[in-house]
Amino acid sequence: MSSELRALGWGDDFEQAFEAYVAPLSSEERARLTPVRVVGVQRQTFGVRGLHGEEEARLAGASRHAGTLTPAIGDWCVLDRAADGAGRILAVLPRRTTFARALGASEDTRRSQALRQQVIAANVDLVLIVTAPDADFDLERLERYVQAVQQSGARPVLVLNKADLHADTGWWVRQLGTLGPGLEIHVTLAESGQGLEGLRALLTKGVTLALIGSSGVGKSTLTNALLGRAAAPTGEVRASDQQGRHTTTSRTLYLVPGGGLLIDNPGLRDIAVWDADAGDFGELEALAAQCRYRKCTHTTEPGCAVQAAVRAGEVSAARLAAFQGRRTRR
Ligand SMILES: Nc1nc2c(ncn2[C@@H]2O[C@H](COP(=O)(O)OP(=O)(O)OP(=O)(O)O)[C@@H](O)[C@H]2O)c(=O)[nH]1
Ligand SMILES: [Zn+2]
Repeated sequence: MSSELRALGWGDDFEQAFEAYVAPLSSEERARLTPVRVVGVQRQTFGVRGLHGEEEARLAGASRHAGTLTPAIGDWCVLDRAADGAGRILAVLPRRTTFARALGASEDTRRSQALRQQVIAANVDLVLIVTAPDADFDLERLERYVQAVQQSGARPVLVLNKADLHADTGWWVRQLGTLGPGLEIHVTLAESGQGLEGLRALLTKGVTLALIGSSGVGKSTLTNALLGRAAAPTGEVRASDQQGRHTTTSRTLYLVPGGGLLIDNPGLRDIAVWDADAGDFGELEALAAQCRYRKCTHTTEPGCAVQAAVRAGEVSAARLAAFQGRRTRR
């Protein structure tokens, strides 16, 4: 297996899926297909990287219309490299891990697809949950982050940044220790680079890392330190379209010098925001979007989709109670 692809996160599971995809095809067709990883996502185009470096790709016509193919940052795809050089994405290989959120009422008015999910990032192996020993520190919220990461299939790693704010961070570290046995905890000082060796050690070849945590805890500073750059410029994937015009796609998956990959994208950053919006009740938010009345309280209203789901046994009464409690607390 190509060492170059391995460095991009390729593995036996993806290789098998790719082989299964190309197996029924003719050798001419097969020769045009290559695996690539999505390093940037835009409305119409995708930045992808494989054995031929970085390029811009589009969805193949059929899959675009079917709406079944929605590559996310980090996905491995089957790319058709046509003779004119413009790459077309034919398929998304099965994901190892999936960071998704259920779309809530405001975002998805397509009521028939209430449980539609938006994949924020795919094939992330490790997620650094970053916090700081200041007003941001909130164990309950950190616990929700840990759960969200575990649900995605990735491994959560706790990072207490801004260690310089206190002479002794022991108390905070012990608090983090209560979030679960075996959770790795790192103490860092992103600004001066202290404690970063431990994080770099996690970034072995092909490991994909993402950072989450609320605003101001130091995610950008950590990202820049790991990537070895001063500011946080958005990378660009350069390409030319069929007419020879120059186009660009912004890149948000980076190769880390020394090994590993790092995803730095707004969707993941917003976990703090969507945590506050939907909490762990994404499926209930989605059902609520189907209620007849926009301000439905999901108690006695006619046409309440939430109550209907409770009656159908799809949602437990306890879960609904938790959902209601959560909403009134805010
Ligand atoms: N004292 C101290 N300040 C730090 C440390 N790391 C980062 N900061 C500062 O904290 C502030 C916020 O850092 P950012 O890296 O922008 O935080 P962020 O998590 O990326 O924030 P958003 O971009 O809003 O999501 C900046 O002023 C940093 O200089 C640290 O280890 N110690
Ligand atoms: Zn309702």
